[in-house]
Amino acid sequence: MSSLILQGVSYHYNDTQVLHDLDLTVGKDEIVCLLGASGCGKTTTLKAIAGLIETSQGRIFIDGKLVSDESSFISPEHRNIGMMFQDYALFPHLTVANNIAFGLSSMDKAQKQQRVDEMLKLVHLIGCADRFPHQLSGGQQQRVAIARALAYRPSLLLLDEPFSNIDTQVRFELIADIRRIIKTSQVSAVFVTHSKEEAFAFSDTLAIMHRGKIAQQGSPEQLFSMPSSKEVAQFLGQGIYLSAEVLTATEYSTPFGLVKSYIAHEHTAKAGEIYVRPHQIELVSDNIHNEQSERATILSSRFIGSAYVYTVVIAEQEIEVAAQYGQSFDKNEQVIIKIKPHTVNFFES
Ligand SMILES: Nc1ncnc2c1ncn2[C@@H]1O[C@H](COP(=O)(O)OP(=O)(O)OP(=O)(O)O)[C@@H](O)[C@H]1O
Repeated sequence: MSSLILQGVSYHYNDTQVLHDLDLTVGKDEIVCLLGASGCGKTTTLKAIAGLIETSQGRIFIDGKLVSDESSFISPEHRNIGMMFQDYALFPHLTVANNIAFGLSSMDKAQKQQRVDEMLKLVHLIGCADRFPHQLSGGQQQRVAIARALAYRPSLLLLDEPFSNIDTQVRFELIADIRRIIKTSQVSAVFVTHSKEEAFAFSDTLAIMHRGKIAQQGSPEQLFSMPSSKEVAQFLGQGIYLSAEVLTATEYSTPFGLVKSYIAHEHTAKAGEIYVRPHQIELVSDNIHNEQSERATILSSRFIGSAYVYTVVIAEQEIEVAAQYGQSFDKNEQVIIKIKPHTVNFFES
């Protein structure tokens, strides 16, 4: 059974529609990341799930129970949800132990103590029970926040940019640790970020949001190899678009030569664009081949230890491409572009 289902959810802030007929499913014990550009509606989606706003349309189910539709609304405290929001800080005047115990009012003292001890062990903060939040590092505070959110055994955890205030140096260690904590706790989670790196490190599946809708949901590999729209491709990759003519189910003609796809596609249109990522591009010196293809221009270079990475202008778009070992190009040099065979993403125009 799915832990969370959103069906056709819409929401307006005054006159502005922010969520548009949004569908989302989160499986049992799954961590789904809502990823998308600033303002696309990620936080609003979390608020709708939490019951912090009442949606104007659609249905929300948590653990099979209807919590919101046009005629019914279950309040946040009865949705069995744990929250870890960016601005949902710890209580500064309470110790770590009392912060964690905050939501456990239905338990007696001994039960509370036992649960707090379990949570402190889980988040590796044994020995910090009597400290106050200001006596902890940012990462430790977030561990307490997750311990507090999980202490009363919610069926769903909502996390809104929980790592954005953490130093980059320790951020990915913390992400790995909080992922371990969530997996150990067997809870489903919806995580909001606008960082692709965080999303890949933290979640099982990604749901790419665009203008108040889920554009596509799937594993990072699925979304990378088969983006369903230009928005998804563009959001995930640092690629460029090349105009392309369909020659066969696996071959495309571009201004930079023939491009072959590993996978055959059925095309309804003859013309469109292919989305090409840096690792699919090879730079070739103009002196070696004298091909009848358009040239690209080397804009700048930087050395990364093993090779040079060149910023190249291809079809009026800038892209960073790593050269092969031993290759070097000059600034403003015209180079030939070879597109290596790959699983082509073709979008009709
Ligand atoms: N209380 C509000 N009143 C009016 N408009 C709002 C309110 N809160 C958010 N919005 C607008 O709704 C849209 C979606 O906001 P939301 O915070 O859900 O986006 P987001 O994807 O989480 O953005 P970010 O990544 O910047 O946090 C934005 O255009 C925002 O300006």
